[in-house]
Amino acid sequence: MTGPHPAVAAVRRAVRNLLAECPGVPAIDVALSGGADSLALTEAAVFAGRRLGLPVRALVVDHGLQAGSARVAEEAAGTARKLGVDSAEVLTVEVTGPGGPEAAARNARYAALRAHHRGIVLLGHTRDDQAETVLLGLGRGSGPRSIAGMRAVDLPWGRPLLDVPRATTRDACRALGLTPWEDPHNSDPRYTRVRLRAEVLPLLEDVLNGGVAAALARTAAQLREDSEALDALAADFLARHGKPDIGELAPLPASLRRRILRNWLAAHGARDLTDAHLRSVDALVARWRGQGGVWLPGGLVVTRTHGRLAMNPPETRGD
Ligand SMILES: Nc1ncnc2c1ncn2[C@@H]1O[C@H](COP(=O)(O)OP(=O)(O)OP(=O)(O)O)[C@@H](O)[C@H]1O
Repeated sequence: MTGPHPAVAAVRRAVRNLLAECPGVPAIDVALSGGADSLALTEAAVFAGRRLGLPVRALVVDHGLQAGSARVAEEAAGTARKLGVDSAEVLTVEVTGPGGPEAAARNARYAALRAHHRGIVLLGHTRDDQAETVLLGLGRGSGPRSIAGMRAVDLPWGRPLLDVPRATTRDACRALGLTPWEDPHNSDPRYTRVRLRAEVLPLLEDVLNGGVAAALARTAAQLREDSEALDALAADFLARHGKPDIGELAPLPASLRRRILRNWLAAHGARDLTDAHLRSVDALVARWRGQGGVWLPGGLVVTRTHGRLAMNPPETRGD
């Protein structure tokens, strides 16, 4: 057979297409876990780097959470070197901080990658990861922003494989003679995502005669367009109004009003907001008369004074 295996070619094409959207990128970093997705991605990044004359580096994060994690990380870095990366580094992180161990590990990982990146950081999320994110969001009643899934380009992050099925990265690894590392978490049924992957999605594929992952990824893409349009309108409103003016906010469609409020709260340091918090702040806007306040996580309070929303204590301290 001439040319690469079709799965290898598909992964390379996806990487090439994404890089074509980011002209002028100075270097390619690949976030490599050692799993099939990021291994196939590393091979494709090396291929693209040679063509474009860009240095390619593999970054492997060792969370130190499982026995032997240092060895797994070193092995992944070694495989990347064999694949021809210019360099491969293991970043050792300490996993502490809020949330469960999964969330803390993810935060530590992204922070380490962000601190070390030199150019675009390619991540190996596939179409199946996107489908799972969308389905989880739907099942949890999330808003359009979560159901919109992950963005392919969100610099410094690049996710070239969002349209590539996971099976393709497995096939690519097999064709390249690579043995991916199997994360034991990926078969642990205590994780919601694992059960969704192993039990729910196959059932849906069966009931709907296939194509579910692709359909969910399309839903995500449509919602992303809508969500980005709302974000642009919200940013424009906030740029014009600074502190939200209740008279201007109240008549807006609820979806836009809540987006403005969410962005304004986030810009003032509000974190871990639930829909209930947002609804309470929105209710402050709906109340035309009187005063009141809404308590948010971290000791922040939103008040309405003189027809405007204000945030305490940061605003009263700062200005
Ligand atoms: N230990 C690691 N070191 C470097 N990169 C990693 C590591 N783990 C995951 N990644 C990168 O993140 C991609 C997605 O991995 P995974 O789906 O396990 O992450 P996740 O925890 O679900 O993250 P996310 O919140 O971004 O979905 C991998 O393909 C790889 O590019």
